[in-house]
Amino acid sequence: MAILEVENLSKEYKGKGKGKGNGYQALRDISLSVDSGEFVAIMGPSGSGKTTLLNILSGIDTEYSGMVRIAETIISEMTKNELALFRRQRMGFVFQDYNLLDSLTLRENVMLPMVLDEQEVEDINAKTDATLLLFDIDEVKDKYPYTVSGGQQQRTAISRAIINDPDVIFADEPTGNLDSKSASTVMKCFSKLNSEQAATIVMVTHDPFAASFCSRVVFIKDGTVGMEIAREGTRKAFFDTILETLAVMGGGEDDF
Ligand SMILES: Nc1ncnc2c1ncn2[C@@H]1O[C@H](COP(=O)(O)OP(=O)(O)OP(=O)(O)O)[C@@H](O)[C@H]1O
Repeated sequence: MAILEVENLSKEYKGKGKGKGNGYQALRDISLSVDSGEFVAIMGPSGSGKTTLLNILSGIDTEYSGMVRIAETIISEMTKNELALFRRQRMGFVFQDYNLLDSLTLRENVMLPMVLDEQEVEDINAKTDATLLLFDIDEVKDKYPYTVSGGQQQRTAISRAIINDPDVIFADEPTGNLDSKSASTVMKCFSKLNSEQAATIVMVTHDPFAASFCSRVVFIKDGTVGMEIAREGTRKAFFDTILETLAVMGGGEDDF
């Protein structure tokens, strides 16, 4: 069953110049569906509309036409307040620059969504500690974000994103600031989350290596879905297929 469904999504950034129709059409008539438990990458050349799409799917941007549904809720019909609550309780977010609060320890950062939700203290402690263990950051849990590595910060951000059992996790270039070893560890965390907990993950990335951990890659070009490929064999084989597809789509890695 599709947990995320998009129908006829279009987005025009209003032009700064004079007259009507002076805007920029960033997305054109996109329809897309993501099944529960899928791990999907969105790739495409710079300026193709990936971040615009992710911002709409995740409820950050509400100025668009078309329908976006998550689970049973049509988020394109929600008020700002309803959407804010829905985002906090039903979505998880992972950003390129981690977005952790420097004044809180890693453990406190992870538990924050449960604290904001006023859940039981015992549940908060148990869930937080289990999640820190799952992603192998329990040994540094009492440190502050600026004193640990980028990979540890990103694993903390992933822990925070899943602590409330969201319907879907949105990740925007989660390996963008990481060296290849940390990127690999972080992608293995996403994979584990997907395979062991059936988490649904939608990730924007330029990185074919990161995308090769997914079950499907959706390629965006000029604001529309250009092509989709599904993983069939090993991660390495999928990595090669992604590279070939990028070449066919007319964008080398330099364009991404
Ligand atoms: N606030 C804005 N106002 C006007 N145009 C915008 C705005 N944000 C993005 N755009 C334009 O919309 C298009 C899509 O931008 P978007 O950031 O979604 O692309 P992207 O695929 O995420 O690019 P990148 O890979 O470089 O991050 C680009 O041409 C961009 O210049």
